[in-house]
Amino acid sequence: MEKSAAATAAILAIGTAIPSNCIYQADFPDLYFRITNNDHISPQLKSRFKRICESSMIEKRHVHLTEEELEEKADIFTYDAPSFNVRQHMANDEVPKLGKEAALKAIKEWGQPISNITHLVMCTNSGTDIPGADYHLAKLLDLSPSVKRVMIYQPGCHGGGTVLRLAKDFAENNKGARVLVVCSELITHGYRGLIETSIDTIVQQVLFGEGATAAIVGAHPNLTVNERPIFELVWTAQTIVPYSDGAIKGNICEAGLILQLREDIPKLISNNLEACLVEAFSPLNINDWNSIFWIAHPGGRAILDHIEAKIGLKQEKLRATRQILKDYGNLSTASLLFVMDEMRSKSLENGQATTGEGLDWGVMFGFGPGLTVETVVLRSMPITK
Ligand SMILES: CC(=O)CC(=O)SCCNC(=O)CCNC(=O)[C@H](O)C(C)(C)COP(=O)(O)OP(=O)(O)OC[C@H]1O[C@@H](n2cnc3c(N)ncnc32)[C@H](O)[C@@H]1OP(=O)(O)O
Repeated sequence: MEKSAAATAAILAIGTAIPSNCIYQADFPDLYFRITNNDHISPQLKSRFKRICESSMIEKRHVHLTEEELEEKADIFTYDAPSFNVRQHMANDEVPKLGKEAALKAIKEWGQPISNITHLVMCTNSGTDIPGADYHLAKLLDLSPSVKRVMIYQPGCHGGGTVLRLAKDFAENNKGARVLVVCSELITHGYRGLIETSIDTIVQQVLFGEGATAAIVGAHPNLTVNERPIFELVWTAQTIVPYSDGAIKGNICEAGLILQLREDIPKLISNNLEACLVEAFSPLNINDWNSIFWIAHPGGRAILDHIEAKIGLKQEKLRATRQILKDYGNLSTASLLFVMDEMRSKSLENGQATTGEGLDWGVMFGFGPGLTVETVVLRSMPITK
């Protein structure tokens, strides 16, 4: 069996999935105010809602509920009314289902028997369930009953980096391991009406979309059966941003997920990213942040603007991230693999030499509550004709 010498874990395939219903951001304020019947909301707040929609740089988002279904479930838009059961029932069915769609695409690209999957690492910020969404997904995919499963509920948006960090460890420390990673996100727990004092509720309503991603991660790719690495996962780290306590906070309660987003999130993240870069790339003697490719969490337009300005990034560096924000919104933990998929596809389409826009080294950044930053140093792979 011909195997590459690389003991470093690599992404061997990627799959993505989105629900078929689509909400255009330009139509969203009218739709939102029609469904929520927020007659008590001042015209000023309504126009602020519209302004934030326009400046979000999001063109559309995908959701599994149709407009009619959203209207039927209008009760979940009452700001703090008990509504957990309705929300959780939706998530119980849809999180594994959407995850399955993404997983099947990744498995198809990988091209190996499903029985070769040894581990499943899954995460979602969409509620909680026992046994977990990982269990239901394993059943839906007909994985072996002895697949080693890990389910992470409520990891925050940086969870897309967390699952890759875990998958790397599993792949590098268990001979022959093939890890299926799945991130599946809905906005069932986040739908909410407005109150005058809570501007961050507007941000939440305007920002998030639904989608799932999957990847197969393994070391020592088996080249004889055509296992092809797409990106190597070279190094990982997680850190808490200093003095950022409470910048992103979420409580799962009777009213679903009450998320608090502070206005200084973009500043806190961008001010602390260079330290992460220095730690990650000093061993490689890299200190020009424009010489690497970037896969950053599309957390929001202002976060990306602040990072660009603070790090001195050329505009094209966050192209893939901005594209995903524009096409799907903030997909929480599912975002990072969407961006990675976009990057490798465009690199191929543009005839570039590597999966990382023609460059060798790159960084993946996940941001979430804490504030927490997940860093992954990536190595791209040559694109062969
Ligand atoms: C859940 C997770 O684990 C991880 C995540 O990804 S969480 C999501 C993280 N993302 C964010 O927090 C979004 C970051 N913010 C943004 O991208 C941008 O602010 C935005 C696209 C939402 C709006 O952009 P914008 O309209 O150009 O302007 P901006 O000036 O930033 O804000 C517009 C108004 O909303 C206010 N505002 C923005 N964010 C706010 C917040 N979180 N809380 C309170 N007010 C806020 C601003 O003060 C401003 O008010 P005025 O109109 O009175 O001046």
